[in-house]
Amino acid sequence: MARADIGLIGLGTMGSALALNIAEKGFTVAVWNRTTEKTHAFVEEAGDLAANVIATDTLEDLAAALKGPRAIILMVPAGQPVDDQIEALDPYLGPDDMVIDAGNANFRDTMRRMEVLERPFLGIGVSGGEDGARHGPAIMGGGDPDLWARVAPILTAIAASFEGTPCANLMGENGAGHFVKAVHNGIEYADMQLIAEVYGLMRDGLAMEAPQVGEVFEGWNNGRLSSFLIETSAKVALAHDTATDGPLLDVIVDAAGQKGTGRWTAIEAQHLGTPIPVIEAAVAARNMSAQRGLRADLAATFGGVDRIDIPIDILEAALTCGKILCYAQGFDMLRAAARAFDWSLKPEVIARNWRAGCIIRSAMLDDMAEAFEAAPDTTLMAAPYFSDILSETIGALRQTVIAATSAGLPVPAMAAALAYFDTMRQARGTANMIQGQRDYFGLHGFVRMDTGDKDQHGPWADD
Ligand SMILES: NC(=O)C1=CN([C@@H]2O[C@H](COP(=O)(O)OP(=O)(O)OC[C@H]3O[C@@H](n4cnc5c(N)ncnc54)[C@H](OP(=O)(O)O)[C@@H]3O)[C@@H](O)[C@H]2O)C=CC1
Ligand SMILES: O=C(CO)[C@H](O)[C@H](O)COP(=O)(O)O
Repeated sequence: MARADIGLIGLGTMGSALALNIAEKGFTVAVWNRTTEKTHAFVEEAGDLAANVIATDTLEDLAAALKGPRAIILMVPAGQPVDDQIEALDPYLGPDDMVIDAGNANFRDTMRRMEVLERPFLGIGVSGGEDGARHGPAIMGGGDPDLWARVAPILTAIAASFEGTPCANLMGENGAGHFVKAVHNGIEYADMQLIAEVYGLMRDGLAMEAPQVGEVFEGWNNGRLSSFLIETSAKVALAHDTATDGPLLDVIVDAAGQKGTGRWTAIEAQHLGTPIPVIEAAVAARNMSAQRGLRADLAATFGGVDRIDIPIDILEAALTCGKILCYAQGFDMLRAAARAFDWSLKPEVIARNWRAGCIIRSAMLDDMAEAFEAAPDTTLMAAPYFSDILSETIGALRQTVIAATSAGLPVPAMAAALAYFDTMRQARGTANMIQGQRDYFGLHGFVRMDTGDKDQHGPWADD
């Protein structure tokens, strides 16, 4: 039997698409799945590509089918399944054989595995959904550069490419790849939430039907907002439901699912002390969306909302502004993580890696890559290209938030973006009051503006 170049475990949505992608690029892939019938069904459906696939029924057979030193991709649910799978594989592998977790692992799990496993281990984030995995995802690697080099020829061959440059790169050490993927997903949550809020304003504020919203999104996809998520949103809004002979969007339950990556991003931002309020608002909005019963009860108690009168191009500018602020927060968080975990994360490399293949790919990411190439340590808010767009669009964001909140229409992510902008461009903030309060009740001390003296206390009015 010809030996395979790489192994893959987990023939679900992502794993089967990745295996076909690998086979299509001329590599031989040996596959194994927990449910054996799926392995056989997968090969039967692989058509001509089956010639590059070796189906195996046991982990021993999988190991035997691979060239050494072996490399095996895991594409199974994050958490315990990854640990269980590594343990189950262990008896069949040699000390140089490498396991690559390509699922959406929590980066802390990846760091733990790298510490405790006595074998080569890489953690890679893969983005692009099923279609991306099949035809070219963005791949965010984390771990030892020598290990990355061992599989880079396969990973770069299967990845998306932007103007000839593969979107597969080593992001940094140990858990960096999975961390970058989590922040990618945090931005994904925020981008999706901002779009959903604009949809809500058009539906409830402007009384537009879903197909009209879809047409607006289609138009925006030809402009500055051009992105996979706007294109996706247009297709979702334009879809027709034959059962009701109306928009499919209108029959979808308004409760968003989530598997954890957005929440992890929000939690890690708190650990790092880095502000990502737009992403946090998006996670909270998904949580609120799940409380459908309570929302229905409170709607009955407090009544409905009003219509708004706002031009569509103002909504487009508001979305542009919110999106830039959300990306600025995501990249600032990546920089904070690089410092905290001693990773060599490079914002320009990350932005370039996200230009194609991944869910958040957008025209703007190329401009972001350029901005970071010129000034890697600068927030996007201060990069000349983006500060010009922010100056041009912040009025639209403000107008949109005012109109929405006046009418009682919820725009939590947009409002968070606006509050972030207003807070970050306020030279003299209001935390002097907080420092006074903290010193009053807890003798925590404050710093004087005039002298720079530290550990100052009162005297307060009742001292
Ligand atoms: N779907 C997406 O858009 C994306 C998903 N991901 C990540 O990729 C990973 C896989 O996701 P996806 O393909 O969507 O998931 P699916 O649910 O489609 O497939 C899961 C696969 O894992 C196997 N599996 C499940 N539990 C175990 C276990 N305990 N031990 C061994 N194998 C197991 C399943 O085998 P069986 O057939 O026996 O059930 C199946 O092959 C996840 O980490 C996910 O977060 C990353 C990017 C995008
Ligand atoms: O990683 C992904 C895209 O990049 C997956 O589709 C992930 O499942 C999305 O997250 P969630 O399920 O929480 O919406």
